[in-house]
Amino acid sequence: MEGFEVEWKKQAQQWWSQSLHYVHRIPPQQIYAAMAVLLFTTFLLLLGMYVYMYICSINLVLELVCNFNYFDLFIYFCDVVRLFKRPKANTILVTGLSGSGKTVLFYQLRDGSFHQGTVTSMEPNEGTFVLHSEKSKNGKLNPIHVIDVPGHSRLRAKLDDFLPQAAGIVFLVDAVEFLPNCRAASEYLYDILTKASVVRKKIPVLILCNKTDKVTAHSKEFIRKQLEKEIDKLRASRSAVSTADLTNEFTLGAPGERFAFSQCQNKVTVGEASGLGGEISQVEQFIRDNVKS
Ligand SMILES: Nc1nc2c(ncn2[C@@H]2O[C@H](COP(=O)(O)OP(=O)(O)OP(=O)(O)O)[C@@H](O)[C@H]2O)c(=O)[nH]1
Ligand SMILES: [Mg+2]
Repeated sequence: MEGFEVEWKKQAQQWWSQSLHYVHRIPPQQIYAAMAVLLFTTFLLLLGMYVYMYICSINLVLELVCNFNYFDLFIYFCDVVRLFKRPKANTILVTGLSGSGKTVLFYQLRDGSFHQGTVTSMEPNEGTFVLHSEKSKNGKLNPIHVIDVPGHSRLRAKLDDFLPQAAGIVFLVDAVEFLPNCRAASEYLYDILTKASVVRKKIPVLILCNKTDKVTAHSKEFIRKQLEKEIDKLRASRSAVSTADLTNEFTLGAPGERFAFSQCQNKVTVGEASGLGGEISQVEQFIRDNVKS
C-alpha cells in the first residue's frame, strides 16, 4: 500500500514538473489573454445571474403588491404594438343560434330589405359595404365588413377564424322563441364571452333581441336577466370541470357574486331589433360606435 502511495506521488510530481515546463514554454502574452477571457466570462456569468435575480425579485414584488407581473406587461406591450401596427378593424361578426335572424339582418344592413332569410345558412355570409341607411349621406362613407356566422353548432367553430379581425360582435337572440332556447343561447354566449381573443382584445358585444315586431316578443330587460341567470348557473357548473374544459379560456364575473354582464371586461350591451321590420337602428349605432372612421 505504501509502495503504491510513493509511486503515485512520484507520478504526480512528474506531471506537475511537465506542466510547469509546458507553461514556461507558452509566451506570457497568451497566458494573460487566456486569463482575461476567463475573468471576463466569469464576470458576464455573474452579471447575468445578478440581473436575472433582480428581475425575478421585482416581478415577485409586483405580483404581490399590484397583482401584475412581467408577463402581463408583455401582453399589454403586444396589444399596444398591435394597436399601432394594424389597420383599424372594420369587421362586425353577426352570430347567435340558428333561426335568430342573422341572415335577414345582414341583408337589411346591406340593402335595406330582406331576402333568403328562411334557409338555414351552411356557410358564413360576408360582404363589405356601406350601410344602406348611410348611402344617402354626403361625405366620405366607410364600408363595413359584415360576417354572418351560421348558428348551426357544427359551423360555429368558424367564429374563431374571424375573431382576430373583429371590431364588434352582434349576438342575435330570438325574442319570441326565447325561453325554449335560453339554455342553448346562454351556452353559446358563455363560450364567446370566455374566449381569450374576446377578453384580451375587449371586443364589444351587443346582445340583440330580435323579432320585436311580434307582440309575443320578450322585452330586452327580461332577456338580459334570464341570460345572466343562466350564465351564472353555467359558470358554477363549468368551473367545476374547468381543468378538463379547454375551450373556455377565461372565467366570467366576480367570485361569490351573481353574474351580471356589467362584470365583463369587454363592454356587453343589450339592444332590440326587428330585422324583418327594418327596425335596426340600435345595431347600426353599435356598428358606428365600434368601426371608427
Ligand atoms: N317576425 C320576425 N321574423 C324574423 C325576423 N328576422 C328573421 N325572422 C325569421 O326568422 C327565420 C330565420 O331567419 P334567418 O335570418 O334565416 O336566421 P339565421 O339566424 O340566419 O339562421 P341560420 O342561418 O340557421 O343560422 C326566418 O323565417 C325569418 O323570416 C324578425 O325580425 N321578425
Ligand atoms: Mg342564416
